Amino acid sequence: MTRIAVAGAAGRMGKTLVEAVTLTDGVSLGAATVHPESSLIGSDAGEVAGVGRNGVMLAGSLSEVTDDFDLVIDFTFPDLTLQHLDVCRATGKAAVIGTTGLSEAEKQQLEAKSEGLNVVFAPNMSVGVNLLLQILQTAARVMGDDADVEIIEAHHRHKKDAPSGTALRLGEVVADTLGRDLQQCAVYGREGFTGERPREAIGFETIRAGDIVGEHTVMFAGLGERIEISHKASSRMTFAQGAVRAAQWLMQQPAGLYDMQDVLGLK
Ligand SMILES: NC(=O)C1=CN([C@@H]2O[C@H](COP(=O)(O)OP(=O)(O)OC[C@H]3O[C@@H](n4cnc5c(N)ncnc54)[C@H](OP(=O)(O)O)[C@@H]3O)[C@@H](O)[C@H]2O)C=CC1
Ligand SMILES: O=C(O)C1=N[C@H](C(=O)O)C[C@H](O)C1
Repeated sequence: MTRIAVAGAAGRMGKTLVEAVTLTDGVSLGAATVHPESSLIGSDAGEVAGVGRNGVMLAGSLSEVTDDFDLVIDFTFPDLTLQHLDVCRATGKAAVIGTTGLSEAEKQQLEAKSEGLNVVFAPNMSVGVNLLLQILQTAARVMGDDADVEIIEAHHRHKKDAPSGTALRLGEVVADTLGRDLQQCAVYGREGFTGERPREAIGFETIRAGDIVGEHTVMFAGLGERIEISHKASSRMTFAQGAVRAAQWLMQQPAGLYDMQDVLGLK
């Protein structure tokens, strides 16, 4: 039985993760954390998640509860995720990380801190988006440099980072397949007299509205035709179930930094 800690357990994903862990055989909720100043510290994690009492009291930090878990699932904030990796290093725990919005420097820190640990890090844990990443390579190869590539993403009004981590990963896959450097060719939104579109540009458009769970479309637009490949998440449970699946998979692997393509056997 793998004992899981859910970080940020009162957040949108945190509550869904507590529910997913509760519903999955072979794993149990060992610990759950909230903000150190949260009034919820000491409350029952199951009650807060709406799945009924489970006897796991919400803690104010991960380091307080290291006796109670084998692996942490972390969908929080970049700086907090990096701190949690230090806790994992010090205590030999595994981590499944879904946090997005990391800068390039933070991603490098994450890589360095993951060395010798069992870590899965992915901006989107749904099966559908990970399949989309595969389909995209074929689409980019076939459409080639003839098509203009635009990536459109839509999320709820509370999302703090933009473009989404998923949109950036989709852009990286297209750029890699077409031999481009995303840092050089990415265009983030347009306004004013922008001039003609550079042919190699990969454009990103961001929508933030209402309660949209997460939608991504990659458009390849040529002359006379275009294709649009979309994924729409209608429930956060798809991400949470992916994270729990990643946790179960990770406990059977040698140390390494993995992504969801590894978990799903798509590489
Ligand atoms: N990889 C994937 O498949 C997915 C990734 N995500 C990513 O997950 C992240 C979280 O998203 P979401 O759940 O919507 O965000 P939320 O803001 O709802 O959740 C984050 C939670 O972390 C809590 N928190 C803040 N500081 C601490 C602390 N020191 N210790 C413990 N908890 C703390 C916050 O509490 P408080 O509000 O009190 O500060 C909040 O409840 C984002 O980066 C998002 O992009 C989301 C969905 C899918
Ligand atoms: O913040 C969210 O909600 C989501 N974030 C992830 C991202 O930034 O790609 C994944 C998902 O689309 C939901």
